[in-house]
Amino acid sequence: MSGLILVADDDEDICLALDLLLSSAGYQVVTVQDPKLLMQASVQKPDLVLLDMNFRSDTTSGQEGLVLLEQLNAEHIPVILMTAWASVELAVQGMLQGARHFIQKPWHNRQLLQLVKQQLEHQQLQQENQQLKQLLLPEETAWIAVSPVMQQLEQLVRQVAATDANILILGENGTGKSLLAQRIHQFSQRQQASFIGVNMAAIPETLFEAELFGHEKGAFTDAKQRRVGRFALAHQGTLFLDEIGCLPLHLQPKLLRVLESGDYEAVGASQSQHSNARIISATNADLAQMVHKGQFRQDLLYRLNTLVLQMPALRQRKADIPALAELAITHFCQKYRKPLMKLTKEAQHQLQSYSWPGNIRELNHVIERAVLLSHGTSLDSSALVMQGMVVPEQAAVQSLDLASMEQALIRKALAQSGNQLTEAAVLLGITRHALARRLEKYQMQGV
Ligand SMILES: Nc1ncnc2c1ncn2[C@@H]1O[C@H](COP(=O)(O)OP(=O)(O)OP(=O)(O)O)[C@@H](O)[C@H]1O
Repeated sequence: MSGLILVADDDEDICLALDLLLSSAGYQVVTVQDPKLLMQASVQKPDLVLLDMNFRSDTTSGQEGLVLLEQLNAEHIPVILMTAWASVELAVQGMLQGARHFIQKPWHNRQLLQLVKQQLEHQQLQQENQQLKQLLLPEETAWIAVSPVMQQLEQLVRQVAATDANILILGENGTGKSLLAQRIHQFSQRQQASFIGVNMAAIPETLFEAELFGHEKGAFTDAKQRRVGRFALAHQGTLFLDEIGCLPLHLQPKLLRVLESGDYEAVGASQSQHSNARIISATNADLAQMVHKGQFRQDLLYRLNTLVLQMPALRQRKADIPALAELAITHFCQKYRKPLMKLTKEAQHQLQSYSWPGNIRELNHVIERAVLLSHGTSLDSSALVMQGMVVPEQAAVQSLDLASMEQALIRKALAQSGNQLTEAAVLLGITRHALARRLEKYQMQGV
């Protein structure tokens, strides 16, 4: 086992002895005899510090070792305290303040080497654990914001994230409201605490209180165990109330109370709890209109909409479409183990000409289907099937012009039959003769 060990003791002989012992065991050793130099030496980020409890420049301040310990703790540098028999109490205090261990002077070489080895191994395990945890965390979701309207929103998000104000996100379905809420949390000072999401449309009315506030064991028939509510889980963090417009009117006062005071009671509990969760809510409903119709409480709306962010529809941010499509292509090619595909120019144009009523969610579905249907490495427009998209024969239907519709249907039948009049007539449900008459009328010669 190797590592850099910093020995801090004002006794020169002790420094020398430890230097010899630890170096011969393969460690790199730095010694300091002056407390003022300890923190300077610690910038080398030692793996361990052996700190003398009585390491002090004057004889009156017995607490100097503890002060240095605190500074090393703040730098996340592990410390083993060294103490004489007389100051074991002080060493115990040091352990309580975060020292990893202590050794008594005079020490046994074998024991000291064993302890150093253990501490360094422990340190390494902790680091590996941390790395593994990071691997297990969901990858950060990519956030595409190239268009001018999204660039503006980005700026606003960074400003409002830092405040603790409640935020209401408005926007059509599938525009990315949930993702935006997570992004605000990531940029906020609460990023280390939890982001807890709850979809108001998905909670049955009878379970609303239990879900948000928790319940005690036995509070109602199905309450077999005590349950922690979302407000408690989001304490110090962010609570995202999605589809807030779906919260029934009679339940709104309960939410209003916790938003006003932070206080609430779990179902079946006699004591109040407090949550300081920051509230981000989202909806595609017109809440002002709902207030007008008496479906949503005005006072609750005021609590929720301290700041309002408008998520643009995809058709208002067409410049983002190619990047969003590419992101989805990469995702689905990986998911379905297909070679990475590239959009043809024509396909890209087609995606940008469509109005996307289902926004990014619809775009992702269209790309998923296209990836499944395509072979090779290019994804062309024929694989893109958008609902409600105006294909030539539908154009006729949309124009409500009977003659153009008839021509479009004849063209389709001729194409499908390979210009075989009898077969095309069967497809159209008319006689061959009737078809021939229409071809003449419209001066059509086949396709
Ligand atoms: N800026 C973005 N960059 C990349 N992907 C995005 C972006 N915004 C949204 N998405 C993706 O679009 C999909 C829909 O996003 P999200 O669920 O956040 O929308 P929503 O507005 O909350 O939808 P709903 O109103 O239905 O709850 C998700 O797959 C999300 O990952």
